[in-house]
Amino acid sequence: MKSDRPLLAVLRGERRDPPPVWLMRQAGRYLPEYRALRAEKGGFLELVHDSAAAAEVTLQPLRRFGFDGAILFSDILVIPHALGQDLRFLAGEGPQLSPRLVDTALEQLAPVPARLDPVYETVRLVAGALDPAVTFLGFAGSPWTVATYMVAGEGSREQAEARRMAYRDPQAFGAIITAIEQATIDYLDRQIQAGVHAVQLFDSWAGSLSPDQYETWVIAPTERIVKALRARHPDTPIIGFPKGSGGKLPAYARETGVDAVGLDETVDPAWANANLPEGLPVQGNLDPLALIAGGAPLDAAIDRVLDAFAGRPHVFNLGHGILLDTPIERVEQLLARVRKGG
Ligand SMILES: Cc1c2[nH]c(c1CCC(=O)O)Cc1[nH]c(c(CCC(=O)O)c1C)Cc1[nH]c(c(CCC(=O)O)c1C)Cc1[nH]c(c(C)c1CCC(=O)O)C2
Repeated sequence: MKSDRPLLAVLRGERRDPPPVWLMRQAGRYLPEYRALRAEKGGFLELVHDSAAAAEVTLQPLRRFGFDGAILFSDILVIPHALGQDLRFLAGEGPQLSPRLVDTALEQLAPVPARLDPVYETVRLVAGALDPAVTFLGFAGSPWTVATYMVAGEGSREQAEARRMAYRDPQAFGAIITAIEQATIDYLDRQIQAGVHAVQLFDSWAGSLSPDQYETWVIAPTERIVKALRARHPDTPIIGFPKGSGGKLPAYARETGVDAVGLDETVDPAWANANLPEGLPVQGNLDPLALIAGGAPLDAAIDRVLDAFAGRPHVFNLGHGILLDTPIERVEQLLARVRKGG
């Protein structure tokens, strides 16, 4: 049967006019209804672990805006948590993982895979409640990006600790990558079994690696994840989002085997269109700051993205997550512009 989900159809290689649209981090702090529920539950991780609340947060932006995609409400750092690190989100400070692998060996962690069970329950709840035209996206972080947090124990400048370990002790670092990779394959497999239609791999720090390190720690693990998932779920598209990859994007697209590539806002869409494999679906790549600015510059920036990708399957999105001070009206302006274009 032909899919009646436009976003899923585009990820499978069809072109749709206007393009389907969703926004990275579309569930979150810019929404008053999100902030209210988070306050009620006591914090971000509490929200993630309460499946009914996480399902509600997943659906909030759909009710308000009618996006074509719903993205599971969770975080990429639930994998380190399941691998045995303690995870805390301190208000205003960002995530903290302990012990950090810069000074503790991976073997000293005791994995707790049951920590992921609430996420699968969230997927089931959302899948049962979703409009039939909406595509449900699962996600995970890519091994490289997740490793940067596991090694440093927090977000770090230029991912220096992980990059240093990758040079000094590639064996130990490779073992961390392998552990994340295997947990990620199982995690995404189970999200798909629970009801997501497609998955996205967030590689937020892909841009910090030199070319040979990029091959080893971004392309190769992504390729192995894609192969393993495709063997189990040949019809479930995989979006790769290797933020900051710039000129390495064509190699990423060719070598990893992902079904679609997410582009960040620093990529010239005309260049991407000319240099990525013909017919490969792309996702992106409006500057989140243009969305905050609004007005005529926002319309012009949207049109530039739409025009550049008019000849290939395209999912309209931001180049990175929506910022927390984004006014609701700007999202409405974006949707009106994207949907009347095409
Ligand atoms: C690097 C990374 C993380 N998490 C994520 C990434 C990759 C994408 C990117 O680069 O943005 C991915 C992520 N995080 C979250 C989602 C949910 C789905 C979505 O709406 O896109 C997704 C897909 C929820 C979240 N994850 C987080 C929040 C904010 C928590 C809160 O409510 O205060 C949300 C809604 C917290 C988080 N989580 C992370 C950080 C560094 C932080 C703190 C900084 C910040 O708040 O932006 C790790």
